[in-house]
Amino acid sequence: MTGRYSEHDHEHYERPRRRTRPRTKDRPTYADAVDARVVTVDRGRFTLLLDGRRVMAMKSRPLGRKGVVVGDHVRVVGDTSGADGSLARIVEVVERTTTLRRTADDDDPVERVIVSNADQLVVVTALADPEPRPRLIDRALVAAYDAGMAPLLCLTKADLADPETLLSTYRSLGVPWVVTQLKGEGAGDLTELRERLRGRTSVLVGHSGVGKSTLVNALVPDAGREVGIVNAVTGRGRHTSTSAYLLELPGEDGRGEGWIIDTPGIRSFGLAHVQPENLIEAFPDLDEMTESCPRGCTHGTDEPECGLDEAVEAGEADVDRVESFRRLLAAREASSDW
Ligand SMILES: Nc1nc2c(ncn2[C@@H]2O[C@H](COP(=O)(O)OP(=O)(O)OP(=O)(O)O)[C@@H](O)[C@H]2O)c(=O)[nH]1
Ligand SMILES: [Zn+2]
Repeated sequence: MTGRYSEHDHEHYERPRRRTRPRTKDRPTYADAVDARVVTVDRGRFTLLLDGRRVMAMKSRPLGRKGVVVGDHVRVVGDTSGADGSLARIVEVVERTTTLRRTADDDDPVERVIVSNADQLVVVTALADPEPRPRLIDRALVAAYDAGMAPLLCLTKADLADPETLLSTYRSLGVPWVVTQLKGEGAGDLTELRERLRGRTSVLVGHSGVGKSTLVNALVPDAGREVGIVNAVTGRGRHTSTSAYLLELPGEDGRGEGWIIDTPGIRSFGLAHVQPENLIEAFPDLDEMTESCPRGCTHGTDEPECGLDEAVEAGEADVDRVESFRRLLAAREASSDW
């Protein structure tokens, strides 16, 4: 505790508060709580997956204002039977491994966690109809790198256009990619994508019309039915969800082989919270070249004496890679559509 409270710290002078609630250390430890994972959130009600059953739950008081998001591993007490009308209580959120965040808008400094505990961000983009929008792809990549998530480009509608033009833009960044085709002749082979998804929790993002629903339904044939059941319980009564939604990927032997989180509601990535320092950490080879940068250098194009320029001049850095990194850096400040 040394050094934590200076004599100027107002907490030091704080009057003893009357304690109407138990202190943290006196709170029950919920030894009887059980583990569950948050599948979706709807108006303060959480659908959890607990031992293979769907259980409705609400937050308990001790959690206070702490958010609970899709993907969270939680501990629950109360009625965990999952029976009609039953409601369990979430008493603890297990520490998150990753958080995908957005600012509500580029001018809004409030960060919001969209989903947690995902290790891969799948950017779903159609190769045509609608035309790819590289700027949106860049912004999604920035969000992924900032969150410490591995990015994956999933290029859909391969029957309509060749992926080469788009891929040339991302090659120097080393972003992995797969193409899919779910319409037309020879449609339906998702082997490569499944391989990329196996054993991980992947968030799927993409703007309207790129074929994300088609893809989710092909990966999880039960998806529509499952979302429908939950909506029936929550009274939403629709067969689509507007909240992020966690689905287990069925494996060949019937056992789950990974998780996907569909995000039908996400139409924009505010990136105002992303710090250049966090972005460049996703590129260790470039990061290494910024050690001699002036203090506060953002490593952008107009920075004087940026180590990246020196490295390019000295032939130690790949020009395309530096330029691509700088394009991402600039995309951070672009308008927040999508
Ligand atoms: N040509 C072609 N069309 C496809 C393919 N995959 C999906 N589509 C079509 O693209 C359109 C949009 O697909 P959706 O799956 O509804 O797209 P989405 O991304 O979920 O869009 P929203 O529901 O608006 O969020 C539909 O008409 C699909 O049939 C494909 O591989 N090739
Ligand atoms: Zn720099």
